[in-house]
Amino acid sequence: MTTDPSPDGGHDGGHDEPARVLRSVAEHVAAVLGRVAPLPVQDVPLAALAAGAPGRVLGDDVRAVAPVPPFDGAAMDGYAVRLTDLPADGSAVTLPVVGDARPGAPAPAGGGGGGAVRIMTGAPVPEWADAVVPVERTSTGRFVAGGPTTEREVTLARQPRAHVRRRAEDVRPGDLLARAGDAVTPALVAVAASAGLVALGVRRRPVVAVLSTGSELVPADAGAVAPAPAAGRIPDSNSLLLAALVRAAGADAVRVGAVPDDADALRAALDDAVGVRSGEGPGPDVDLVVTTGGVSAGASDVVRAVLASPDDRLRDVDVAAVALRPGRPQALARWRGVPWVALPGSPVSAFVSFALFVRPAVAVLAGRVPPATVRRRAAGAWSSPPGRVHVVPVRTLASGEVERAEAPDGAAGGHATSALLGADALAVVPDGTTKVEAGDELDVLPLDGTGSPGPGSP
Ligand SMILES: Nc1nc2c(c(=O)[nH]1)N[C@H]1C(S)=C(S)[C@@H](COP(=O)(O)OP(=O)(O)OC[C@H]3O[C@@H](n4cnc5c(N)ncnc54)[C@H](O)[C@@H]3O)O[C@H]1N2
Ligand code: MOO
Repeated sequence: MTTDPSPDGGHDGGHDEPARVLRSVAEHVAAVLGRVAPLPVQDVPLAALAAGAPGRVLGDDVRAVAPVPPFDGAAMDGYAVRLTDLPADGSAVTLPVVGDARPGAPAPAGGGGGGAVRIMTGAPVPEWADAVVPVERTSTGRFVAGGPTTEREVTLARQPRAHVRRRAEDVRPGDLLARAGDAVTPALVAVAASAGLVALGVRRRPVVAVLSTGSELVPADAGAVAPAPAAGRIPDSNSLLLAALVRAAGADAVRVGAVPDDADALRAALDDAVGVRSGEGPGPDVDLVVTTGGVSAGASDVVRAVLASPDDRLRDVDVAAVALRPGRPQALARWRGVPWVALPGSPVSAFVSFALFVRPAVAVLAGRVPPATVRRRAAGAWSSPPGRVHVVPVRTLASGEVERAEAPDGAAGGHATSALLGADALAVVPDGTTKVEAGDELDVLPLDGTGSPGPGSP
């Protein structure tokens, strides 16, 4: 790795405005995370967890209330017997068939030893019995499904295994099944049901409102080709991008869409985003608002305009230039108390900023630990502009190394959105680096994943 020894590292050398100290990526992550906390815990029925979005996070430890299995049951179709009725040397004995045990019905009462009870897998074993001899090991040979059960006696012998699933051999009441902070998995839903639970205490799933700003935007769903956007106008891809990223991060997205570069329109859209509609009171809980665009220095930068003008609804404004490429202009605030993360509008900047700043915030809201970087070697060399952390879309090779993701036509410019198409991770190259060499170890942030099990309680 080639580094830049100039004292300009940490300053923004890449712009023609006067160089000034930029906020580090870590400081901006901390500023974002300082504004969010794990959401409250609510009891959600197991059926709703099974049917709903995956990956809910437990707010409480989960302990079994009932034993699994709940009773001693047959593990094979066959005959329930008392071992002392079968010769210890393994020779065969003929016993009268004294009853039937079926799944879903209590074991036949009485009977006692000296006989055999016809029993099907899953049926409770009679109290006096302590083993099941599989039917294929007996004179009966097999049961006919749905057929008569007429045999009056059966010849069988002691078997090496009892084929009885003992009450509570799997789970005992009070056993810890999962911890606060763990993700709800399909297996947990099933085991919890078996262990007598009907609901789990999970953190509320975060709801994130996303909206784009820019008078150049036309709704992407309107179609970019027909009708062709008027000159100078482009499809609003960012609100789709953010909504999909929010979902992938483990939250629900409310897509407000695009608003023009008009401060009052943005204020109204923010009210809409946080669920306040013309005096009707709070709407659905929104935990975070994410906007794109309008945060740089342009005359029509509407987010900056709203952040700069006094407003009762606006609090805790924090406008920052972050030592990050792409993704330098960033801002934070609260709108009607709801944390608002304002990302730059350039789609690659928005994508990178989401991965670095918003995905960790979603993880914290959900009760998870934010996704971590992993160490990967670079498969090839590339040059890196110094002065800011350079985030590079990469793809992971079968060897585990990463190579720079290139657009299908070979373009790999910092703002080529098509370079994102083949990327499965972002390489985070330190700000002093001018060249990444093949074999260099890099911090790489995988793009899938929602974070790891969290600490549970705040
Ligand atoms: N004089 C300066 N100009 C700029 C600076 C600066 O510091 N001084 N910073 C540059 C950097 S870095 C970035 S990044 C951009 C970010 O600017 P904004 O957040 O104000 O973004 P916009 O100007 O609104 O848009 C930038 C670019 O992205 C396109 N865009 C915006 N929204 C969408 C959307 N929803 N879907 C698709 N594409 C979108 C927009 O059309 C512009 O091309 O500012 C630099 N300028
Ligand atoms: O820093 Mo801007 O986000 O590169 O394009």
